[in-house]
Amino acid sequence: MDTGGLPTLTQDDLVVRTLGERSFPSPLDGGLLERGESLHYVTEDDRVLVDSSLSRAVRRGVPVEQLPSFEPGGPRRTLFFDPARTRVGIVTCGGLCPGLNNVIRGLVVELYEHYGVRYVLGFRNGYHGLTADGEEPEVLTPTSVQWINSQGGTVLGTSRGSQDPAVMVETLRLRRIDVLFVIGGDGSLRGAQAIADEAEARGLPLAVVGVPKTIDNDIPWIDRSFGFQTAFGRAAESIRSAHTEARSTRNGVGLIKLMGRHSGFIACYATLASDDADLVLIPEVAMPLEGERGVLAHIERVLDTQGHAVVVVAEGAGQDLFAASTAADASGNAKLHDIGALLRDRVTAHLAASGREFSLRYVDPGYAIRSVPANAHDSVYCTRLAQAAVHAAMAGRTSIVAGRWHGRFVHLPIPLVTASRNQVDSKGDLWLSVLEATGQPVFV
Ligand SMILES: Nc1ncnc2c1ncn2[C@@H]1O[C@H](COP(=O)(O)OP(=O)(O)O)[C@@H](O)[C@H]1O
Ligand SMILES: O=P(O)(O)OC[C@H]1O[C@](O)(COP(=O)(O)O)[C@@H](O)[C@@H]1O
Repeated sequence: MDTGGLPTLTQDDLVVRTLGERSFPSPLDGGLLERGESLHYVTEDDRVLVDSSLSRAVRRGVPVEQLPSFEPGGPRRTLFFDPARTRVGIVTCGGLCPGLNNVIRGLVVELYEHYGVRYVLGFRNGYHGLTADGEEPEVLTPTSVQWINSQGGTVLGTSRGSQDPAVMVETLRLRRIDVLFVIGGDGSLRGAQAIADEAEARGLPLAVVGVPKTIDNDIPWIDRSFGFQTAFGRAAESIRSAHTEARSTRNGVGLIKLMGRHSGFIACYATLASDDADLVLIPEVAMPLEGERGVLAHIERVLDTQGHAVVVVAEGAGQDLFAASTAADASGNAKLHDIGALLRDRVTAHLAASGREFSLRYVDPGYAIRSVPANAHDSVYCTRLAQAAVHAAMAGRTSIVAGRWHGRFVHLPIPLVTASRNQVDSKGDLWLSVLEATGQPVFV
């Protein structure tokens, strides 16, 4: 994964908050292993280096504590929470992403089957479900979540909008919730941090553990977000169909708009997976339309040489081509201008003015893509993320997300993953691969 441009970390950025020192024996040995094998409980020695190239330094004898490293995910020998008494809440917030139901199912199954927790509530429609006006939460059991992984979306519902952390913590207190799992993106995780801070200020031993969700793959310090592989796989199918249409007509142009508010990962990966696109436009790279070195002239040249052209555009690309606006959605995220429609109109006008016969087909499969069930790879990943999140919470970790870094499950402080954004590095390997695969020029 291209994670170029991330800031340098110190160990202080990676310190994980824990609730304290209570010490219940983990039920995992008894629950999981019947024939005397012993489970590998995580210890401090398992720390995961932020920069794996530093493993050479460790081999040379530099103590791992002196190098920035993440706390490892996984089961602990002793727990903060007594599973038999622990009450758990789960909430999903923000936009849909393939795999949400897999994560919900994974949390419930791990809590019930491996830890013996017997009380799990699903809060409805995002953080709205934690307010006084929220719908009644749903009791979740392994039976009630048994088949949900075959469906896209989230069985709990989701929402955007702004909710008061004090009100949400009061709801959690009244329902005597000990652990809250938040499956959500950067906004939801900022909310999770606010809930954890409010609980701490009130002296409530509440564990708040996130599972990072972003179809755009824009959360930093994780190898890849769940659902992303499913999403770019589906997006590649859309590009392939648009390509088939385009090459079936004279001067056919296929224009596909994909999701990617600030980060063009879906567009880049789908392009590489289909290998059918001639031009990819992403938020991270400027795209002048006019002039010899602009997008319109390039499309014309592709039509001249090849007789058809396929253009992929991420929804956040080219926002500078519009008048500035302060419009925002209910969560405060900037509302994007419709770059797909602008390109459709400008390319149509440009080709019409050139006097050539052409046919442009515009497709916007974004919502259709993000609502599909997770593929096999993402399903595995969701289950394992959920297991890591449960291990972390039962051991009393709070204000963290469970993520995977260089193939290992780790605990990442929420402030770390909300402080920056993962974006395609315009000087990095991924973008270079896209330029090579499409043959598109560097526009500026
Ligand atoms: N800056 C913030 N501080 C606290 N809570 C936030 C913040 N931004 C968003 N939230 C909460 O998180 C929820 C989801 O945020 P949103 O940005 O819509 O999606 P995502 O979590 O996918 O980024 C919102 O309903 C809101 O309650
Ligand atoms: O669901 P909405 O409000 O139409 O928002 C669409 C946005 O949701 C996303 O799919 C995911 O965004 P979030 O991670 O903020 O939830 C973006 O790619 C897209 O810009």
